[in-house]
Amino acid sequence: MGKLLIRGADLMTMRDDTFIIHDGAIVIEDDKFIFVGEEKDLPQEWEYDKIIEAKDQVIMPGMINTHTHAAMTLLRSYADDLPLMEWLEKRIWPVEARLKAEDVYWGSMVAILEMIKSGTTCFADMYFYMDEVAKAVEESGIRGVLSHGMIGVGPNGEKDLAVGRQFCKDWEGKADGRIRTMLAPHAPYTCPPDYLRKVLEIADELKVPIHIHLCETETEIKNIKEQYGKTPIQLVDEVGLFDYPVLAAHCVHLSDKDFEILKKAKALGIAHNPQSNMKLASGIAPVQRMLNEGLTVGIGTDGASSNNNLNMLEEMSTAALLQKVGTMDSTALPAGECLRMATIYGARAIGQDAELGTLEVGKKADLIIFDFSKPHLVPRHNIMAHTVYSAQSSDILTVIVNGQILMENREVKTIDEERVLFEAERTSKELLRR
Ligand SMILES: CSC[C@H]1O[C@@H](n2cnc3c(O)ncnc32)[C@H](O)[C@@H]1O
Ligand SMILES: [Zn+2]
Repeated sequence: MGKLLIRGADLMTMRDDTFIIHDGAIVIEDDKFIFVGEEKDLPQEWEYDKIIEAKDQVIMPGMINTHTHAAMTLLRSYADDLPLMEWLEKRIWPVEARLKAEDVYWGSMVAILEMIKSGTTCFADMYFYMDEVAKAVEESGIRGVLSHGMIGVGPNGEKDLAVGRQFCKDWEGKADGRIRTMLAPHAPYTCPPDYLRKVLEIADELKVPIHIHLCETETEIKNIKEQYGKTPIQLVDEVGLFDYPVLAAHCVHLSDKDFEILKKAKALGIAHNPQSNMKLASGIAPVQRMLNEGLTVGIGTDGASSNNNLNMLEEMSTAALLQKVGTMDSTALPAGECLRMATIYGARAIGQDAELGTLEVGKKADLIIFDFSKPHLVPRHNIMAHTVYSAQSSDILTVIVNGQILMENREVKTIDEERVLFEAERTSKELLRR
């Protein structure tokens, strides 16, 4: 691959020193940025294989969805308006028990299509039949941090340990480094301490992080306290979880003591899922306090069955609005901070901030380009606020991952869109009939 030049755009780099660059240019060679700056500073002698003219357009790093169950697109709008445990136990788990590998492939493909079209370039996924998710990531060109979900209670606990371990061995670093892996014990209420200890032994062996649901609902806190006499955070801390890199989804209900534990964790990322937390009426995560206290917080959508889409633009604006109303403080979680959560903080939460999350020379070339010549993006007082509060996914023209153009002028180049929609519809119907 030669050099790709994108010029004429405003850049939101997400770097602390030069957050916004006007009349900017970006040059990509192979999978990396080799120039990010003002167009006037481009080296004169460089020649390009392709030039994208991006006047009236805005470029930012690709968004990182830090918590998904991609194939749950198949269950979109299948079970709505329920609390978490009733939703899981009565509606979702019975159907998931009938899942086949092929379902997960098409469910993940349609999820990836939706994510690319709404500006996500990397997603952290926890589900079943993860070889299929990995294949979908490999073929589509997106980036994924993938993990086999393990349920310690019930008949598959031991098998899940073996499958999760083998998945990491098979896929870590594959697809030109776009696939990274984690181990995923589902939650403290499905993975008791002895089981978690076994997961940590594998994490020790393979040096991969842990992806887990933590402190999502009041019911979870109450049940764990009744069973063990401590909060879920205190429980998993005693098992040694926070001696390992952890990506913790939710963390909605935290005590002061929990905060102290989290602040001491070795490498913790929290995935905040505001729409899922609202829809399941789980509560409002104390995100502004987490950030104030130095915790790393990314944004996630959770699965499409509790959201009901995978749109990170919506998730950013919901995160901002929810913190404001939750704290009764309109200065809480401003737009710039939401953008960081969706990019560089998300990269930190998955342990990849050295490679992802900013437009910066030497980093992996993952970016998205917005068309700002739209009525709802005029006048251009503040491009950060526009991106969080006004932009829509249809404004995203171009998506690049690892230097490869996945979507150009809204045409996804790596996926047969019509086929994926057809197969996802077909497999979801078959799954529900099975
Ligand atoms: C073991 S694979 C993942 C497992 O998690 C379930 N799930 C989806 N959304 C949530 C959520 O918000 N909290 C807890 N568990 C969730 C999914 O259906 C799979 O069974
Ligand atoms: Zn989840």
